[in-house]
Amino acid sequence: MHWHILGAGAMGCLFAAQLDRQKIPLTLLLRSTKENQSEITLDIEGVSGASQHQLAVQACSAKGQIDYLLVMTKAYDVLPAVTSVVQRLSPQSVILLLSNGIGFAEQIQRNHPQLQLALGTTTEGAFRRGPWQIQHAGLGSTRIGQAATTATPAWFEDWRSSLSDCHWDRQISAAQWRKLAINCAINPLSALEGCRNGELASKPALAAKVRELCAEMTLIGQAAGQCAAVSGLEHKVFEVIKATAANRSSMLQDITAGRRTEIDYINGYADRCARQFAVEAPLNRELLEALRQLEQARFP
Ligand SMILES: NC(=O)C1=CN([C@@H]2O[C@H](COP(=O)(O)OP(=O)(O)OC[C@H]3O[C@@H](n4cnc5c(N)ncnc54)[C@H](OP(=O)(O)O)[C@@H]3O)[C@@H](O)[C@H]2O)C=CC1
Ligand SMILES: CC(C)(CO)C(=O)C(=O)O
Repeated sequence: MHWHILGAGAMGCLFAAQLDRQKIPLTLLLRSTKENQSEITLDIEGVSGASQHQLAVQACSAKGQIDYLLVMTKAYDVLPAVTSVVQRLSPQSVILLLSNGIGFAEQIQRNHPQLQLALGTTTEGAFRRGPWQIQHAGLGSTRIGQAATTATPAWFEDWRSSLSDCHWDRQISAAQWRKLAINCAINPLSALEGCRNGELASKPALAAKVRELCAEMTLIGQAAGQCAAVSGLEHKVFEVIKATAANRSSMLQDITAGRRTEIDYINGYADRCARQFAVEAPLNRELLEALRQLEQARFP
Protein backbone atom coordinates (compact mmCIF):
# COMPACT_ATOMS: atom_id res chain seq x y z
CA MET A 1 0.00 0.00 0.00
CA HIS A 2 1.17 3.55 -0.67
CA TRP A 3 0.52 5.86 2.31
CA HIS A 4 0.17 9.62 2.06
CA ILE A 5 0.89 11.44 5.34
CA LEU A 6 -0.95 14.69 5.99
CA GLY A 7 0.66 16.54 8.93
CA ALA A 8 4.41 16.20 8.51
CA GLY A 9 5.25 17.38 12.03
CA ALA A 10 6.81 15.47 14.91
CA MET A 11 4.46 12.46 14.86
CA GLY A 12 3.81 12.40 11.10
CA CYS A 13 7.55 12.27 10.45
CA LEU A 14 8.09 9.70 13.20
CA PHE A 15 5.52 7.39 11.59
CA ALA A 16 6.93 8.14 8.12
CA ALA A 17 10.39 7.00 9.28
CA GLN A 18 8.94 3.88 10.88
CA LEU A 19 7.03 2.93 7.69
CA ASP A 20 10.09 3.72 5.57
CA ARG A 21 12.26 1.43 7.72
CA GLN A 22 9.93 -1.39 6.56
CA LYS A 23 10.21 -0.14 2.93
CA ILE A 24 6.50 0.73 2.83
CA PRO A 25 6.02 3.39 0.11
CA LEU A 26 4.87 6.79 1.31
CA THR A 27 4.58 10.46 0.39
CA LEU A 28 4.50 13.42 2.78
CA LEU A 29 1.82 15.97 1.91
CA LEU A 30 2.84 19.58 2.54
CA ARG A 31 0.75 22.76 2.46
CA SER A 32 3.08 23.86 -0.35
CA THR A 33 6.37 22.73 -1.86
CA LYS A 34 9.31 24.72 -3.22
CA GLU A 35 9.59 24.77 -7.02
CA ASN A 36 10.64 21.30 -8.33
CA GLN A 37 10.89 19.95 -4.78
CA SER A 38 9.98 16.26 -4.79
CA GLU A 39 12.05 14.85 -1.89
CA ILE A 40 13.29 15.76 1.56
CA THR A 41 15.91 14.17 3.82
CA LEU A 42 14.55 13.29 7.24
CA ASP A 43 16.84 12.60 10.20
CA ILE A 44 15.47 10.74 13.15
CA GLU A 45 17.13 9.75 16.39
CA GLY A 46 16.16 8.66 19.87
CA VAL A 47 14.70 5.57 21.49
CA SER A 48 14.29 3.63 18.21
CA GLY A 49 17.81 4.41 16.97
CA ALA A 50 19.17 6.89 14.44
CA SER A 51 18.39 6.75 10.72
CA GLN A 52 18.12 8.96 7.67
CA HIS A 53 15.31 8.80 5.11
CA GLN A 54 14.87 10.19 1.59
CA LEU A 55 11.12 10.73 1.42
CA ALA A 56 8.85 11.84 -1.42
CA VAL A 57 6.95 15.08 -0.80
CA GLN A 58 4.00 16.63 -2.62
CA ALA A 59 1.81 19.69 -2.18
CA CYS A 60 -1.67 18.88 -0.90
CA SER A 61 -2.98 20.53 -4.09
CA ALA A 62 -1.04 18.12 -6.37
CA LYS A 63 -3.00 15.73 -8.55
CA GLY A 64 -3.35 11.97 -8.10
CA GLN A 65 -5.58 9.60 -6.21
CA ILE A 66 -4.86 8.95 -2.51
CA ASP A 67 -5.78 5.41 -1.44
CA TYR A 68 -4.29 5.31 2.08
CA LEU A 69 -4.07 8.53 4.09
CA LEU A 70 -2.67 9.05 7.60
CA VAL A 71 -3.82 12.36 9.10
CA MET A 72 -1.41 13.46 11.85
CA THR A 73 -2.14 17.16 12.34
CA LYS A 74 -3.26 18.79 15.59
CA ALA A 75 -6.93 18.07 16.30
CA TYR A 76 -8.12 21.55 15.21
CA ASP A 77 -6.37 21.16 11.81
CA VAL A 78 -7.82 17.73 10.92
CA LEU A 79 -10.95 18.97 9.12
CA PRO A 80 -9.26 21.77 7.10
CA ALA A 81 -6.36 19.46 6.23
CA VAL A 82 -8.63 16.64 4.99
CA THR A 83 -10.78 19.17 3.12
CA SER A 84 -7.66 20.41 1.31
CA VAL A 85 -7.14 16.94 -0.25
CA VAL A 86 -10.76 15.79 -0.50
CA GLN A 87 -10.76 15.96 -4.31
CA ARG A 88 -8.01 13.29 -4.25
CA LEU A 89 -9.97 10.89 -2.03
CA SER A 90 -12.63 8.37 -3.04
CA PRO A 91 -15.20 6.46 -0.94
CA GLN A 92 -12.74 3.50 -1.10
CA SER A 93 -9.81 5.51 0.32
CA VAL A 94 -8.77 4.58 3.86
CA ILE A 95 -8.31 7.64 6.09
CA LEU A 96 -6.58 6.96 9.39
CA LEU A 97 -6.94 9.66 12.07
CA LEU A 98 -4.45 9.40 14.96
CA SER A 99 -4.63 12.90 16.47
CA ASN A 100 -5.40 13.38 20.18
CA GLY A 101 -8.88 14.25 21.32
CA ILE A 102 -12.37 13.50 20.01
CA GLY A 103 -14.66 15.47 17.73
CA PHE A 104 -12.74 15.85 14.47
CA ALA A 105 -13.99 12.51 13.05
CA GLU A 106 -17.59 13.69 13.54
CA GLN A 107 -16.69 16.97 11.80
CA ILE A 108 -15.35 15.03 8.80
CA GLN A 109 -18.39 12.76 8.74
CA ARG A 110 -20.67 15.82 8.70
CA ASN A 111 -18.70 17.64 5.99
CA HIS A 112 -17.59 14.68 3.86
CA PRO A 113 -20.02 11.82 4.61
CA GLN A 114 -18.69 9.74 1.71
CA LEU A 115 -15.30 9.21 3.43
CA GLN A 116 -14.35 6.02 5.26
CA LEU A 117 -12.53 6.70 8.56
CA ALA A 118 -10.30 4.53 10.72
CA LEU A 119 -9.39 5.89 14.17
CA GLY A 120 -6.61 5.38 16.65
CA THR A 121 -4.68 6.56 19.67
CA THR A 122 -0.95 6.56 20.28
CA THR A 123 1.29 7.11 23.27
CA GLU A 124 4.49 7.27 21.19
CA GLY A 125 6.38 10.51 21.89
CA ALA A 126 8.29 12.74 19.46
CA PHE A 127 9.35 16.35 18.98
CA ARG A 128 11.00 18.41 16.26
CA ARG A 129 14.67 19.26 16.88
CA GLY A 130 14.85 21.32 13.69
CA PRO A 131 13.59 21.28 10.10
CA TRP A 132 13.20 17.58 9.13
CA GLN A 133 14.98 16.55 12.35
CA ILE A 134 12.89 14.46 14.70
CA GLN A 135 13.62 13.13 18.17
CA HIS A 136 11.78 9.91 19.02
CA ALA A 137 11.39 10.72 22.71
CA GLY A 138 9.44 7.74 23.99
CA LEU A 139 8.25 4.32 22.87
CA GLY A 140 4.52 3.91 23.23
CA SER A 141 1.55 1.89 22.26
CA THR A 142 -0.72 2.50 19.26
CA ARG A 143 -4.29 1.25 18.92
CA ILE A 144 -6.14 1.38 15.60
CA GLY A 145 -9.69 0.37 14.73
CA GLN A 146 -12.68 1.09 12.56
CA ALA A 147 -16.33 1.18 13.57
CA ALA A 148 -18.48 -1.60 12.09
CA THR A 149 -15.44 -3.56 10.89
CA THR A 150 -15.10 -7.06 12.26
CA ALA A 151 -12.12 -8.46 10.33
CA THR A 152 -8.72 -6.77 10.62
CA PRO A 153 -8.11 -5.09 7.24
CA ALA A 154 -5.08 -6.01 5.12
CA TRP A 155 -3.68 -2.45 5.30
CA PHE A 156 -3.26 -2.75 9.08
CA GLU A 157 -0.29 -5.08 8.46
CA ASP A 158 1.74 -2.00 7.38
CA TRP A 159 1.28 -0.51 10.87
CA ARG A 160 1.66 -3.76 12.81
CA SER A 161 4.98 -4.44 11.11
CA SER A 162 6.30 -0.87 11.42
CA LEU A 163 5.55 0.05 15.05
CA SER A 164 6.95 -1.78 18.06
CA ASP A 165 3.57 -2.03 19.83
CA CYS A 166 0.55 -1.65 17.56
CA HIS A 167 -2.75 -3.49 17.87
CA TRP A 168 -6.06 -3.63 16.04
CA ASP A 169 -8.72 -2.61 18.58
CA ARG A 170 -12.34 -3.65 18.00
CA GLN A 171 -13.41 -1.19 20.72
CA ILE A 172 -11.50 1.80 19.37
CA SER A 173 -14.03 4.37 20.58
CA ALA A 174 -13.57 3.06 24.15
CA ALA A 175 -9.77 3.37 23.79
CA GLN A 176 -10.20 6.95 22.53
CA TRP A 177 -12.59 7.79 25.33
CA ARG A 178 -10.23 6.39 27.99
CA LYS A 179 -7.35 8.50 26.63
CA LEU A 180 -9.66 11.53 26.47
CA ALA A 181 -10.70 11.10 30.12
CA ILE A 182 -7.05 10.78 31.22
CA ASN A 183 -6.08 13.91 29.26
CA CYS A 184 -9.08 15.82 30.70
CA ALA A 185 -7.91 15.05 34.23
CA ILE A 186 -4.23 15.88 33.70
CA ASN A 187 -3.69 18.36 30.86
CA PRO A 188 -5.57 21.58 31.74
CA LEU A 189 -4.72 21.40 35.45
CA SER A 190 -1.01 20.96 34.73
CA ALA A 191 -1.14 23.70 32.07
CA LEU A 192 -2.88 26.22 34.35
CA GLU A 193 -0.67 25.39 37.34
CA GLY A 194 2.47 25.32 35.18
CA CYS A 195 3.55 22.13 36.91
CA ARG A 196 5.00 18.75 35.95
CA ASN A 197 2.53 15.86 35.95
CA GLY A 198 3.93 14.43 39.22
CA GLU A 199 2.84 17.47 41.24
CA LEU A 200 -0.78 16.60 40.47
CA ALA A 201 -0.34 13.66 42.85
CA SER A 202 2.19 15.05 45.34
CA LYS A 203 0.29 18.31 46.12
CA PRO A 204 -2.88 17.39 48.10
CA ALA A 205 -4.96 20.31 46.78
CA LEU A 206 -4.17 19.36 43.16
CA ALA A 207 -4.70 15.64 43.83
CA ALA A 208 -8.16 16.47 45.19
CA LYS A 209 -8.95 18.32 41.94
CA VAL A 210 -7.73 15.35 39.88
CA ARG A 211 -10.08 13.08 41.86
CA GLU A 212 -12.96 15.51 41.29
CA LEU A 213 -12.24 15.61 37.54
CA CYS A 214 -12.12 11.78 37.44
CA ALA A 215 -15.52 11.63 39.15
CA GLU A 216 -16.95 14.11 36.61
CA MET A 217 -15.45 12.26 33.64
CA THR A 218 -16.79 8.95 34.99
CA LEU A 219 -20.33 10.36 35.12
CA ILE A 220 -20.03 11.86 31.63
CA GLY A 221 -18.57 8.64 30.21
CA GLN A 222 -21.32 6.52 31.77
CA ALA A 223 -24.00 8.86 30.40
CA ALA A 224 -22.37 8.68 26.96
CA GLY A 225 -22.45 4.86 26.99
CA GLN A 226 -18.69 4.55 27.60
CA CYS A 227 -18.88 2.64 30.91
CA ALA A 228 -15.93 0.33 30.14
CA ALA A 229 -13.74 3.28 29.12
CA VAL A 230 -14.20 5.07 32.45
CA SER A 231 -14.21 2.03 34.74
CA GLY A 232 -11.41 2.44 37.34
CA LEU A 233 -10.56 5.85 35.86
CA GLU A 234 -9.13 7.45 39.02
CA HIS A 235 -6.72 4.55 39.56
CA LYS A 236 -5.63 4.70 35.89
CA VAL A 237 -5.11 8.47 35.98
CA PHE A 238 -2.87 8.28 39.07
CA GLU A 239 -0.92 5.44 37.38
CA VAL A 240 -0.34 7.68 34.33
CA ILE A 241 0.65 10.60 36.60
CA LYS A 242 3.19 8.36 38.34
CA ALA A 243 4.56 6.98 35.06
CA THR A 244 4.87 10.49 33.55
CA ALA A 245 5.73 12.35 36.78
CA ALA A 246 8.69 14.19 35.25
CA ASN A 247 6.78 15.18 32.05
CA ARG A 248 5.28 18.51 31.18
CA SER A 249 1.92 17.69 29.60
CA SER A 250 1.45 18.49 25.91
CA MET A 251 -1.00 21.27 26.89
CA LEU A 252 1.53 22.88 29.23
CA GLN A 253 4.12 22.67 26.45
CA ASP A 254 1.70 24.32 23.98
CA ILE A 255 0.89 27.13 26.44
CA THR A 256 4.56 27.69 27.27
CA ALA A 257 5.50 27.83 23.57
CA GLY A 258 2.59 30.20 22.77
CA ARG A 259 0.88 27.61 20.55
CA ARG A 260 -2.84 26.94 20.31
CA THR A 261 -3.90 23.99 22.51
CA GLU A 262 -6.20 21.07 21.66
CA ILE A 263 -8.52 21.95 24.61
CA ASP A 264 -11.66 22.15 22.42
CA TYR A 265 -11.20 18.50 21.42
CA ILE A 266 -10.35 17.33 24.98
CA ASN A 267 -12.15 19.13 27.85
CA GLY A 268 -14.30 20.97 25.29
CA TYR A 269 -15.56 17.66 23.93
CA ALA A 270 -16.24 16.40 27.49
CA ASP A 271 -18.16 19.62 28.22
CA ARG A 272 -20.30 19.18 25.08
CA CYS A 273 -21.13 15.60 26.20
CA ALA A 274 -21.93 16.81 29.74
CA ARG A 275 -24.41 19.37 28.33
CA GLN A 276 -25.92 16.81 25.93
CA PHE A 277 -26.58 14.29 28.72
CA ALA A 278 -27.37 16.90 31.42
CA VAL A 279 -24.47 15.79 33.62
CA GLU A 280 -23.03 18.28 36.15
CA ALA A 281 -19.30 18.74 35.51
CA PRO A 282 -18.47 22.16 36.98
CA LEU A 283 -14.73 21.67 37.47
CA ASN A 284 -14.23 20.50 33.87
CA ARG A 285 -16.12 23.61 32.68
CA GLU A 286 -14.15 25.92 35.01
CA LEU A 287 -10.80 24.60 33.69
CA LEU A 288 -12.04 24.74 30.08
CA GLU A 289 -13.03 28.40 30.47
CA ALA A 290 -9.79 29.30 32.29
CA LEU A 291 -7.72 27.67 29.54
CA ARG A 292 -9.72 29.40 26.79
CA GLN A 293 -9.19 32.76 28.52
CA LEU A 294 -5.47 32.09 28.76
CA GLU A 295 -5.38 31.22 25.03
CA GLN A 296 -7.42 34.31 24.12
CA ALA A 297 -5.07 36.54 26.07
CA ARG A 298 -2.27 35.14 23.89
CA PHE A 299 -4.13 34.94 20.53
CA PRO A 300 -6.69 37.77 20.73
N1 LIG B 1 4.22 14.90 19.76
C1 LIG B 1 3.87 13.88 20.53
O1 LIG B 1 4.70 13.32 21.27
C2 LIG B 1 2.47 13.34 20.49
C3 LIG B 1 1.47 13.95 19.77
N2 LIG B 1 0.22 13.38 19.71
C4 LIG B 1 -0.82 14.02 18.94
O2 LIG B 1 -0.49 13.94 17.57
C5 LIG B 1 -1.01 15.06 16.86
C6 LIG B 1 0.12 15.75 16.09
O3 LIG B 1 1.04 16.22 17.05
P1 LIG B 1 2.52 16.71 16.64
O4 LIG B 1 3.08 15.84 15.58
O5 LIG B 1 3.25 16.86 17.92
O6 LIG B 1 2.19 18.15 16.03
P2 LIG B 1 3.11 19.05 15.08
O7 LIG B 1 2.65 20.46 15.28
O8 LIG B 1 4.55 18.73 15.26
O9 LIG B 1 2.69 18.57 13.61
C7 LIG B 1 1.48 18.90 13.00
C8 LIG B 1 1.80 19.08 11.53
O10 LIG B 1 0.57 19.22 10.81
C9 LIG B 1 0.82 20.13 9.75
N3 LIG B 1 -0.44 20.66 9.21
C10 LIG B 1 -1.42 21.32 9.85
N4 LIG B 1 -2.40 21.66 8.99
C11 LIG B 1 -2.02 21.20 7.76
C12 LIG B 1 -2.59 21.26 6.46
N5 LIG B 1 -3.77 21.86 6.25
N6 LIG B 1 -1.93 20.70 5.43
C13 LIG B 1 -0.72 20.11 5.62
N7 LIG B 1 -0.12 20.02 6.83
C14 LIG B 1 -0.76 20.56 7.90
C15 LIG B 1 1.66 21.20 10.44
O11 LIG B 1 2.29 21.99 9.48
P3 LIG B 1 2.82 23.46 9.89
O12 LIG B 1 4.01 23.22 10.76
O13 LIG B 1 3.11 24.03 8.56
O14 LIG B 1 1.69 24.12 10.62
C16 LIG B 1 2.63 20.32 11.22
O15 LIG B 1 3.72 19.93 10.40
C17 LIG B 1 -1.68 15.94 17.91
O16 LIG B 1 -3.04 15.65 17.99
C18 LIG B 1 -0.99 15.51 19.20
O17 LIG B 1 -1.77 15.73 20.37
C19 LIG B 1 -0.06 12.20 20.32
C20 LIG B 1 0.89 11.55 21.04
C21 LIG B 1 2.21 12.09 21.25
C1 LIG C 1 -0.46 11.21 29.20
C2 LIG C 1 -0.09 12.68 29.10
C3 LIG C 1 -0.86 13.48 30.11
C4 LIG C 1 1.39 12.71 29.40
O1 LIG C 1 1.90 13.97 29.61
C5 LIG C 1 -0.43 13.18 27.72
O2 LIG C 1 -0.99 12.45 26.92
C6 LIG C 1 -0.22 14.57 27.30
O3 LIG C 1 0.62 15.27 27.88
O4 LIG C 1 -0.91 15.00 26.35
